[in-house]
Amino acid sequence: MKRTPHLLAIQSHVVFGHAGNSAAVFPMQRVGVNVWPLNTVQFSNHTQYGQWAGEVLAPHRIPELVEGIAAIGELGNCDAVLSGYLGSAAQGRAILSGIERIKAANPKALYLCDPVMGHPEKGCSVPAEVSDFLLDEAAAVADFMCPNQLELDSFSGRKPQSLFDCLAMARALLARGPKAVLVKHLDYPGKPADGFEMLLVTAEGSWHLRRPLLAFPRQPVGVGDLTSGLFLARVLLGDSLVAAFEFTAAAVHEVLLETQACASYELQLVRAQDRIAHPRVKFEATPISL
Ligand SMILES: Nc1ncnc2c1ncn2[C@@H]1O[C@H](COP(=O)(O)OP(=O)(O)O)[C@@H](O)[C@H]1O
Ligand SMILES: Cc1ncc(COP(=O)(O)O)c(C=O)c1O
Ligand SMILES: [Mg+2]
Repeated sequence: MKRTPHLLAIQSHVVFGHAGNSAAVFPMQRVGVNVWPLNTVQFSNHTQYGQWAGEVLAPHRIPELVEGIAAIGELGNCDAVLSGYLGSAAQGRAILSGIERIKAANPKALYLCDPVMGHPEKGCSVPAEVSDFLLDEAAAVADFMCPNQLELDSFSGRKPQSLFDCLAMARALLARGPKAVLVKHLDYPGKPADGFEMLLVTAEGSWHLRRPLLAFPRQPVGVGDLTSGLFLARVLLGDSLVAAFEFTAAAVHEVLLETQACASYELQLVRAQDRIAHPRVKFEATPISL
């Protein structure tokens, strides 16, 4: 029987609704991965509500928890680590020290870094030390990086002028070390208004994918976290990077369709669970080059 992969997911937890681990853990489990959630914050709700209660995990707790798993002899079973929103560069460095420990126990373990920087226009952004940490330190260790356009712009220090410019920016990030860069959400002058576009860039090639853009009265939160989590889960389950990319686009689209149908602000993960596991839609990734 094929072994079920294990994945350590280090990001936020919200008690109500879906963001961070609260957006990614259940979908990753639903597609067939054992998830070890390590919650960097526990908030009542995601921060786009403008108010929340809760607390942040002190950075030194992260290596402590990893060490606890090592102490029961399970760390070598960790096949991958996912990291999301970081409260500080110190928290990021604590995650990297945990990853070093995991890679020592299992050299094949993969690391996906979602370089969450928030949406400046939604009043949510991270300190400059965090974006510097992501570019200068995390990119060198990460196997996969999954920025959205704003995050890619921040890494590049500029906005793109075209789709090919986005590709050049993603390739510049790839050159810093990751095996693949997945741009979860493209935006560039001339992008067709009715589409939602993504990009996958590896040393072997690059692929572009378009799916329909859905209208929401208020943009849902946690979509990026869902995207990164499903991509890594499918890679662990044996998909090629392109297959994992196409699967992720389809499964996330299914969640958004259900969310839209329910007129819900929060992602409808439970209602969409069968379609997360078996999306009815398929979007093809097409090769693209400079
Ligand atoms: N097909 C779609 N139609 C409309 N909006 C979408 C679609 N797919 C994703 N979105 C929205 O686009 C935004 C950007 O998502 P993305 O950049 O991938 O991640 P993040 O959630 O990290 O910002 C999100 O607010 C999401 O709700
Ligand atoms: C607690 C928390 N974690 C993570 C996120 C990131 O969510 P997204 O996937 O939309 O970038 C947010 C966004 O507001 C949040 O409030
Ligand atoms: Mg995000």
